[in-house]
Amino acid sequence: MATSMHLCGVRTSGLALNSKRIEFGSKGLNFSALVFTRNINHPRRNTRALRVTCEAGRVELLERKDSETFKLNRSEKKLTCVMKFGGSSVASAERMKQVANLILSFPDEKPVVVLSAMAKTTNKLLMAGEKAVRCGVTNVDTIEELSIIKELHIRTAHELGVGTAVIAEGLEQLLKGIAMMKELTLRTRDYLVSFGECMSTRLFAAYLNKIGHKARQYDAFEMGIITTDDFTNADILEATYPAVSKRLLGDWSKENAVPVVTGFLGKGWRSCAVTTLGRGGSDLTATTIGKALGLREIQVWKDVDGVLTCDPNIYCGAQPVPHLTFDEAAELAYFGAQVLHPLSMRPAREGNIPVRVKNSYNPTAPGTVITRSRDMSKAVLTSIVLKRNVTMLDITSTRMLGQYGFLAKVFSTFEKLGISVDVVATSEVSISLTLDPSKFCSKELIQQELDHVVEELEKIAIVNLLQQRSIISLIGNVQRSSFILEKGFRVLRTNGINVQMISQGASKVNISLIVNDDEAEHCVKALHSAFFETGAASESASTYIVASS
Ligand SMILES: Nc1ncnc2c1ncn2[C@@H]1O[C@H](COP(=O)(O)OP(=O)(O)O)[C@@H](O)[C@H]1O
Ligand SMILES: N[C@@H](CC(=O)OP(=O)(O)O)C(=O)O
Repeated sequence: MATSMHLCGVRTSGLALNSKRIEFGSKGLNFSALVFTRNINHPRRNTRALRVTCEAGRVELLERKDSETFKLNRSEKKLTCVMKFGGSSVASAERMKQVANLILSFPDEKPVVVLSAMAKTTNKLLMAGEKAVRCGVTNVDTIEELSIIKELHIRTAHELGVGTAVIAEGLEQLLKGIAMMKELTLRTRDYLVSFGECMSTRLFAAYLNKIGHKARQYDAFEMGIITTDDFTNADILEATYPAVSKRLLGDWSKENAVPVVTGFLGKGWRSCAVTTLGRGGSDLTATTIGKALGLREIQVWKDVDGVLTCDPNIYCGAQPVPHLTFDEAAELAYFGAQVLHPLSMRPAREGNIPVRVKNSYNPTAPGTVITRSRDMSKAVLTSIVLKRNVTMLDITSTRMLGQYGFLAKVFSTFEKLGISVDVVATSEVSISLTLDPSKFCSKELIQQELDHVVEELEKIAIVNLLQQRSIISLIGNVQRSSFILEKGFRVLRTNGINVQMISQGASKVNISLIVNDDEAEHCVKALHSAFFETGAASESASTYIVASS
């Protein structure tokens, strides 16, 4: 019955089994191997898996299990989730240590860690860039923001007990280059802000290694995140998914070192230059990696207890929302809830990977889980979102009723000018719509661009431009729109607020109301109080609705 087999030229004997498949753990004479075997005398019996190790020719049997059991154990070694920590979560050495402890407190998780720049660093880098344009090469080292950034990162390195070599020296050189050129192009802006994420990830990976937890730092632009060349607002390209998967899984299979990846950054496919994914883009990096690797879960760790019923900066009584669908979260993010990047839900939805929004300052809070679907039977309103400083256009056709092609002409004007429209309401001869100035190409050009839009549209219509408006988006179960509108309008009437436009999008999760900027915060508070506080939160408010409808 006894048979023998050869592993890498090392003869092993005494294993009464027939080798079916061998997987090697490392190279050379010293190796470990998984041997999947079947007993040749009892071929119908379960495949067995043996973990063997060989040192200097001596093979030792470590484990022998049914291959199913073994698979379970082996899967522990697979990357399981993405953990993304935003700037507020890695704001200091103390915070980085807490984040490291938090990661280590989930021994069953093998995460890919995605980090943003340390809090406020991105804004300070941009400010330093703006100052460099004006201050002259010799004065670059007097830029206050440069000193603050350097001081923060050097102090953090000292407090973490890691070397300061990870602090990018190139930053000062770059600022001198900007000072010399006297201009800050979008491409240079992206390169400039990339220093933030490059430094935070190097510090954190060095700290994990220092405390004995093997980690490996990755710059997203060297790791396969491939984007369009739209600097400051680049879009992820499909080629990213196989590239990221190949790189991360390939490295992981060689060495189980926690990948620590820069959020927010990519590499333009034509320019090969560093690009950024728009402010808050690290969320999108996290969901992209989650989809690329087909992971079980994507966690985004913030400084709030999940997605809240409204912006806590507007109203401190905002409460966490336990469950959202990808559609609700996408709509919420698109219409201005700063908590998630507007495009971050797309990869998660495509890969059907749950996203969990958690609080790194309060890890035991349940947070918000975002999935493809949820029980909507009791849901009414989920969250109220405010987007300020939007521009509204009332466009009335100069032609008579029954003319076709009016809408097409209006929208082709926006297409031609490359301006995106947010909310639309139409009648046969008029259109009201909103434009988001933050999406215009430059703040200085906003008025110029708006004048140009009006000029173009006036060729076919009478145009009324209304600025300083806000969009209040009511995110929730639009199947109950009559109830939401009835209750919402009652609140607004009581508060003397006039709604200037209303739109219920095809998404079925959003009703948008346009009001004046100076009334908007008050509206949000009043609506929040009516929907989430009088009687109960949204879910239980539906009990009242069901009973009263
Ligand atoms: N509906 C909302 N729910 C939760 N947070 C919100 C909401 N609207 C705005 N915020 C703001 O978003 C912040 C979290 O987003 P962000 O600053 O991007 O986090 P991080 O930098 O940690 O990724 C919160 O501190 C909060 O002030
Ligand atoms: N640091 C970038 C990217 C980012 O995602 O940051 P945060 O996760 O802190 O929002 C920014 O400030 O936009």
